[in-house]
Amino acid sequence: MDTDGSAHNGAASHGPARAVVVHPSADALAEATGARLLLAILDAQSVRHPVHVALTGGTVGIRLLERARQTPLADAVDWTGVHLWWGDERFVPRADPERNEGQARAALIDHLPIPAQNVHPMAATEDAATAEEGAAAYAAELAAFGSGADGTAGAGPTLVFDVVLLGMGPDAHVASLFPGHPALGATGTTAVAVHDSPKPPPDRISLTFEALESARQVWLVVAGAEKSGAVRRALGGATDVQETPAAVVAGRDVTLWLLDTAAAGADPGLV
Ligand SMILES: O=C(O)[C@H](O)[C@@H](O)[C@H](O)[C@H](O)COP(=O)(O)O
Repeated sequence: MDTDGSAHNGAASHGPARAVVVHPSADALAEATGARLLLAILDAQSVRHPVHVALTGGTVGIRLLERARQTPLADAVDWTGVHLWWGDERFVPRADPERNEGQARAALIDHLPIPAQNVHPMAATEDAATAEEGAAAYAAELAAFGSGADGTAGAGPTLVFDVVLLGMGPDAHVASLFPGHPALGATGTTAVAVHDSPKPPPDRISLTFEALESARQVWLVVAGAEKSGAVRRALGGATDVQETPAAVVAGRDVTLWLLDTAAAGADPGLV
């Protein structure tokens, strides 16, 4: 029986597993996911060095970082062996409160004994003249680590994230990849510029869809009744990535949906 409940005829299934976990509230979701992230890092550290995690912006995406900071597990992690990246970022000045980086630093990163060089923010407007330039720089940084520049002998051509955290919008967007938006179809690179984002601010940098899917584990962390329609579509069989990006994005090994009851809606299949 797959973790998504589908029964198999006994044939071994080596495809990625999908699991859905529903928590009673957004705060319970944030607390549990913060602890789950630290455990996932500890698990990965038992077999791999370094460990790479991509963070997300958004309400729950930041709140889970705050809760991670508050658990004793944070002290068990060897942060010298963890690299933190971003799935997307708003292309605004570094001090702008809209920056995912700034929110993540305040919530968790600035409280950790993590080397500065292990934290990899996407460009702010001080760092690049355009979002395109910032995206190219991020793709180059990812490639440098993927090529073993981080000392990982025999690393593959691109860096493999152990965990990619994603929020989801009511339109089923993930990172800054919005339905029907040109950036959603970007291929051959790991980072892309986004303009005219339907969610302000308009200019962003995002990992590409294929970069998100390079991850061993993709976690979609979603709370709120306003997301329940997109959740139902995504988990109900939608297959068109242009219409419902969240339905298609998957980790190589695990795709985990972490919901609160409001986002899970009344669908008994999700509880
Ligand atoms: O930079 C961003 O805006 C996020 O990465 C974005 O993908 C976010 O995670 C979702 O829009 C959910 O955001 P909320 O949890 O605030 O609804």
